[in-house]
Amino acid sequence: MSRPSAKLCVERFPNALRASRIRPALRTTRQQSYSTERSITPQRPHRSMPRCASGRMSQYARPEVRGLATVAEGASKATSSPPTDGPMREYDVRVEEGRLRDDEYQRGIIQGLQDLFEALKDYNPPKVVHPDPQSLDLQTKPGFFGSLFGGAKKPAKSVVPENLPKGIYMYGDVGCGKTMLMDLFFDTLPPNIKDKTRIHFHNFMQDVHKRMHVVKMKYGNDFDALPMVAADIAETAGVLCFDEFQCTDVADAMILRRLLEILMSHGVVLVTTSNRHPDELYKNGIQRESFIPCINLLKTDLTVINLNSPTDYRKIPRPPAAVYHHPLGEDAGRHAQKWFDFLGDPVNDPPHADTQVVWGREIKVPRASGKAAHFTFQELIGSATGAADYLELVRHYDAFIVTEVPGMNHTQRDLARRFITFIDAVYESRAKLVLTTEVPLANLFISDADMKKSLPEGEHSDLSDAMRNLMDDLGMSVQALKNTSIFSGDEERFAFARALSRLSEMGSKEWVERGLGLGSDPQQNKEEADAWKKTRSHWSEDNM
Ligand SMILES: Nc1ncnc2c1ncn2[C@@H]1O[C@H](COP(=O)(O)OP(=O)(O)OP(=O)(O)O)[C@@H](O)[C@H]1O
Repeated sequence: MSRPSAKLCVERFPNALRASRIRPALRTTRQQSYSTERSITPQRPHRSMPRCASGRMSQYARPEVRGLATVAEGASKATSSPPTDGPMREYDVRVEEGRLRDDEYQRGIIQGLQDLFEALKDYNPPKVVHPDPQSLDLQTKPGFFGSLFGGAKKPAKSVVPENLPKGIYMYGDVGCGKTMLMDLFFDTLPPNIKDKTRIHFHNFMQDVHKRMHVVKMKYGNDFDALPMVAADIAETAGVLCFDEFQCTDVADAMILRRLLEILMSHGVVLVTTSNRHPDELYKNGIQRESFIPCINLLKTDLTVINLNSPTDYRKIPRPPAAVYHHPLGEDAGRHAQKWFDFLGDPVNDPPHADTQVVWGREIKVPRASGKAAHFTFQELIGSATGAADYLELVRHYDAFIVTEVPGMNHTQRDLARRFITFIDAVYESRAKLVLTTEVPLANLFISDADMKKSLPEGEHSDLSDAMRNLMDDLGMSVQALKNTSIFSGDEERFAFARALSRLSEMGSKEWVERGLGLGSDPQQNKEEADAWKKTRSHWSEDNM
């Protein structure tokens, strides 16, 4: 087998670069508490809530587009967790062990999280009082927008208890470590916090809407379902951590303020990450003015902290693992084949066509071998595939070789969106990705011409130099993406920027080698392989 090992088996990288092991480490830790994990609404299971093999209800088990960040999610009941010293001590330990870089900006946030940890040590969430269904019948049917933001018969205002520790809303640019910090906080919560949930915000909102639907099916459309749903959630989440808080549609906007307010009125402490300041949420959204109270609530009832770290950790220079190749041509073909041989199992499982099934629909896998799948871009992204298909694929395969990826501009937005959804699925599942691309990665989602347009006046003349640098520097490309007008909205721009950032991380030696047993220390190889496999199987289980 022609393994590209010469490129991979270079020396182990210095301490800080081992940081991408942080996520598996976190998940392994959290996995220990999964045995006691339970749904955020255990009382009333319903059919739309799939169950995992273990029998526990999985609110993370849905195939969603941006809801793919489900890997590190958990809801747990800390029955006998050992005492912890909180996130600051844990951060110090990880820095000392070389698993994290010491980052003064992150320390600022950690201090805020540590203060909250101290406040939580003496905090016991009150017993949740469930509303009486009779009091929630709105009787008179409100108009559409009336119902969105309050209803004809105004529901009573929820009161946030005075002793509720103030939660945290942290925001900052992509890849600067927000999720890592929140996970650190989540993993070190004091043991008196018996119930805690960490969930991607998108998944959470989908779950809320589903629950509202179920309640309305039972009590009728005029029924004010939110207080019931919120009480159910509060019942099992004294601390609720959201990753990637955002508001992109009116259905969320219409219920968010009340939902958060009711949760807090039940004593739920909220901690959230986001790419933007509350004032920037739901920009240009329908009825945005009605969303302002939600923004005000976030600003007044949570401590808003900006992680203005200039570092995108996904882009820290790492030895190139050469998983990406451009331009297309014979070399690209050889590159793809070499990786397919390496990541697949050609001896025991020669390449063959395979089929996976999602929701009764077949997904054709033109070439599969062992745990590797090999597609052309057209085969994978060209047809009307979506998040559900990609989730199914990443559950079955550990590695993807995607060839002939074209450069995409604003006329191929749909393709670009689908490809980003696929990248998200691969990233979240910690699978491996090999690409052959028509253009350098930096130009995947933005052509030279668009780049030129997005560069400030005066820099056009030496564009070729700039372009050459940009090709080697995804960071510039991300900046350009943010400035360009070819993407229809901020959310989309962030998604594109994040995809580039993630591609950069997935191209690292660290990422590629994980779990492959290529290091010189067999014991460490085994531990790493076990941790990686655990992460992958845990991910699959949560996405069944
Ligand atoms: N101090 C650090 N040292 C080393 N690696 C780090 C550090 N902080 C974060 N990382 C790593 O950088 C990567 C990106 O971090 P993380 O996902 O937390 O960023 P983020 O701000 O949530 O990004 P996004 O907004 O795109 O979701 C992760 O692999 C994380 O483990």
